[in-house]
Amino acid sequence: MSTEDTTESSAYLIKGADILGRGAGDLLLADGVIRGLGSIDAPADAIVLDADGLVALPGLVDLHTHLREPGREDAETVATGSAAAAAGGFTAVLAMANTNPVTDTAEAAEHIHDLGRRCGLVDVHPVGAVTKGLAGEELAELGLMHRSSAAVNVFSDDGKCVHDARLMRRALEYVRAFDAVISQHSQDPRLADGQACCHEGELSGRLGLPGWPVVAEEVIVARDVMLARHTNSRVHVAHVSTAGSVEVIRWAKAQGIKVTAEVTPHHLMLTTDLLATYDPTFKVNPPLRPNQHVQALREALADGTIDAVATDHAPHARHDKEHAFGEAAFGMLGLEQALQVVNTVMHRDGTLDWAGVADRMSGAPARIAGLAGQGRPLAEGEPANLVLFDPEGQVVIDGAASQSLSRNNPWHGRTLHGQVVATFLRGRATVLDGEVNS
Ligand SMILES: NC(=O)N[C@@H](CC(=O)O)C(=O)O
Ligand SMILES: [Zn+2]
Ligand SMILES: [Zn+2]
Repeated sequence: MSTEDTTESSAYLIKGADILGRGAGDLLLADGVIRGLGSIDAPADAIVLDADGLVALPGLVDLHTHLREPGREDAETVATGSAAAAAGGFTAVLAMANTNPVTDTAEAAEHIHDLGRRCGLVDVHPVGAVTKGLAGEELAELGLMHRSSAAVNVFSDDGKCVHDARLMRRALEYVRAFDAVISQHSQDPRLADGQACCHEGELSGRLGLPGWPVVAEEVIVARDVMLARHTNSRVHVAHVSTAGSVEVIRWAKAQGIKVTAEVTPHHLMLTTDLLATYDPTFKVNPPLRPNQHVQALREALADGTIDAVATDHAPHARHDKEHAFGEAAFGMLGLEQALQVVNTVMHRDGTLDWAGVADRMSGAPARIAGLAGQGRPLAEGEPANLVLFDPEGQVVIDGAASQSLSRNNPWHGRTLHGQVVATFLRGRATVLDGEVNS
């Protein structure tokens, strides 16, 4: 088997989609590629889909997904996470390394890659751990993971910060040889100690919850961009959450330092105020921040300082999440609502046009992760990876309808704009009429 889809799939003629907001046109998908674009007569064997009012975007790419397999198949599996991704319009996800066992060997990476291929709903690209067992002490087999059939290009100890500057330097030097990238969970463990469960500020004080300050993120971002400059290597800042981190990244990019960054849908929309509910659904790392940070993140995503939206989809079983706020696990779901959130907070007010959305959710993440067949423009001869999205209409999110095995969905009960109608992975409809085709 190869990543290239070998299953027979029908030809599809998508009629009258708004192609990246540039106006209505038809798209003919056949043999896994976009065969025609413009005004097309239906070939006899093609399934015709009326896409009037739908926008066509390249298939979304998530730089930051937790699939939980192996080890926590009660929270998510490659199959259920892939289904959630397809339902959200994704055609590729990067699966974080904090599984059990940790993805820190070539064999472990190949195993996850193979599970993804067997599901066939999205391309699953394992992220390799930076350090063995995420212990922060010894580098993992970065080169072997890269040279394996999983072709790992992104390395991260996500969930933990690579705190040792000497190890971070060595990791950056090492991956430079094959143009891979280190994705950092920027959280100084001394400034954000074991008790910290939310943003440190006036509200955390009032609620009596121990918080962690924005500077715990910012000092690591600042250190890492200097290490990236020193090593002339690529660092990626996972889930940026503060205005100060944005300032540092903006400065670093202006110096020509090879830094990229992502922001999550939840950090673009939700604020610290939700702490007042004491609902552990809203417990996440990095924590939800006050509104001025949310505004800075939106501006940075719009002007390209932040390159990509990444979900940090972090499923947790009920018995890990349903505790008092202080004891509950960190993390929330994100794959299924990411595009709706971006439409709601970034597109509808004109901040990001559809080409901008396509860049931040598909083109840029594919480039950062070095995925050749993803994030491509919608053009003739390109792989037929795309999503059809109905941008109009309001939807009240029902967390119980999720493809995910977990229910820690921060969007449950909220009103968002738009809906994914169909997703195509190399010409195969993984989602049609909003239903996943497993
Ligand atoms: N985001 C989270 O709050 N949790 C993530 C780890 C992480 O992304 O840091 C998880 O694995 O659950
Ligand atoms: Zn993280
Ligand atoms: Zn994460």
